[in-house]
Formats: sequence, structure tokens, C-alpha cells
Amino acid sequence: MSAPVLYLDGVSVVFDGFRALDNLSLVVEPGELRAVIGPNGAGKTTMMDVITGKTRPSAGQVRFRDHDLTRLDEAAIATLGIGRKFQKPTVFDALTVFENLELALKAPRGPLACLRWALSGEARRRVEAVLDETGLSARAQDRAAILSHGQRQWLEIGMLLMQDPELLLVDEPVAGMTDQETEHTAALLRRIAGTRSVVAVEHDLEFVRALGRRVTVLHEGSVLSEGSIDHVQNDPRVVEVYLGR
Ligand SMILES: Nc1ncnc2c1ncn2[C@@H]1O[C@H](COP(=O)(O)OP(=O)(O)OP(=O)(O)O)[C@@H](O)[C@H]1O
Repeated sequence: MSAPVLYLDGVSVVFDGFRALDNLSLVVEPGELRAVIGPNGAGKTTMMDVITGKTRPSAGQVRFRDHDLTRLDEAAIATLGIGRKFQKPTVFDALTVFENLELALKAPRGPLACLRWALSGEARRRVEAVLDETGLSARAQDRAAILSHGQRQWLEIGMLLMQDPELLLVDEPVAGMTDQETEHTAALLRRIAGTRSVVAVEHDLEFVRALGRRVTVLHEGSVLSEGSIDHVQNDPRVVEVYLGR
């Protein structure tokens, strides 16, 4: 079996004596799509913050491929190939969908290499591939301001894809979406995973079911249950602390 992309072992985060993460372990394989669910305050956001270097763990290992993330700052971690999508989109309203994607592109270093690359049409081809992948090709020349809520979220996911991340972290991607948009987002994340790994934190269980992959349930900073959506939904401990409320 290949080495995991993401490896958390025994991770704890303590805020003023309060354990937001408590001996948390999580392993994500290359190409895996993982859903993370759990009640409010379970530690989902803190876990994402630890992976991206925003929060330092007080104990435990956090590894991305062969990199020890506990020794790196946020900027260094981002350049390793970890992209994070927050709930609130940060697209540029005045620019078109195409221009937003172009702007997010990671061009080669150095002005000459960059110019040669731009002239080669490589940039345009990357934008077109991401338009296709996100289902936004028909909106390419529309300004971001007129997109629907769902389309803005997909554009933001597309902007992260332009950076060609190996691991994508998405925070509540379907909050506020219609059922149809939610289904489109599930299909998009399933497509994205395979060539990259994706960790999605979400409360919407219909969406998690539509993802159809392994689910991790967090509670009080550690893993309460893990497995298929049917497995975790039928786990009495999950019903007691999360689903039964
Ligand atoms: N900077 C901080 N200082 C003190 N406590 C914090 C801090 N950040 C988070 N916490 C606490 O840690 C716990 C875990 O919070 P976290 O935001 O990770 O949970 P969550 O699972 O993402 O919850 P939600 O579903 O509500 O977003 C919460 O009790 C929260 O109040």
C-alpha cells in the first residue's frame, strides 16, 4: 500500500486548559475523499487549523507525505500542496469566472519562464480544464458577481484546483445550497478526489451520504467512530452524542 498523504497521530490542542483536540488520529490515503462530521465544538475546525499550520498542537504527529507539519508555518504548508476552502467565498466579483481562475494560477518562477509558459497556451488550457471539472464552462465570461451561491462556491474550489493541490480541505461546502447544488458539489468532490485527496467537514448528512465514502465522526476532540455512512449512523455512540439530538 502507498504511504498516506496525511497522517495525524495522538494530536492534542489545549486552549487555556481546555482540550479542543484530545489524542486525535486520522490517516488519509492518496486519492481518498473523507468526510468529517461531529457536533458543534467537536474539534473539526481545530483539526483543519492544525493541518494548515494555523494552530500548533501541544502533542502529537502531523505529517503530510514526508513533511512534519508541526515544524512549518502556514505559508510553507500552503506551498507544499495543501489547499483550504473556507465557508465564505473570496472570489473577485468584478472579474469574470475565467479571470478569477487565471489569477489563481500558480505560474512557474522567474519572469522569462513565466512569459514562455503564458505564451505557450498552457495557462489557458489549465483554466479550461478547471472550468470543465467544476462545471462552470458556460459561465466563463460572466462576472463572478452574477453567479448563484453554489456557482461561487464551485468557482472558489476551482481557484484552489488551479494551484494543483495534493490535498484539499473543504469547510462546510454545501451550507446554504439548494438540493441540486448540493448534489453537484458531491459529484464535484468525487471527481476531484482520485487525482488528489479531499477532506470535507460538513453537517449535512444527505451530502455526506451522496459522497459515498469513509466518514470520521469527531467528538470532544477525538475520533468517536469511523466507517461508511451506514456504519456511523447506526453506531449507538454516534446516535447518542450527535444524531439523536
Ligand atoms: N482559539 C480558541 N481559544 C479557546 N477555545 C477555542 C479556540 N478555538 C476553538 N476553541 C474551542 O475548542 C472547541 C472545538 O472548537 P472547533 O471550532 O474546532 O469545533 P467544531 O467541531 O469545528 O465546531 P462547529 O461545528 O461549531 O464549527 C470548542 O469548544 C471551541 O470553543
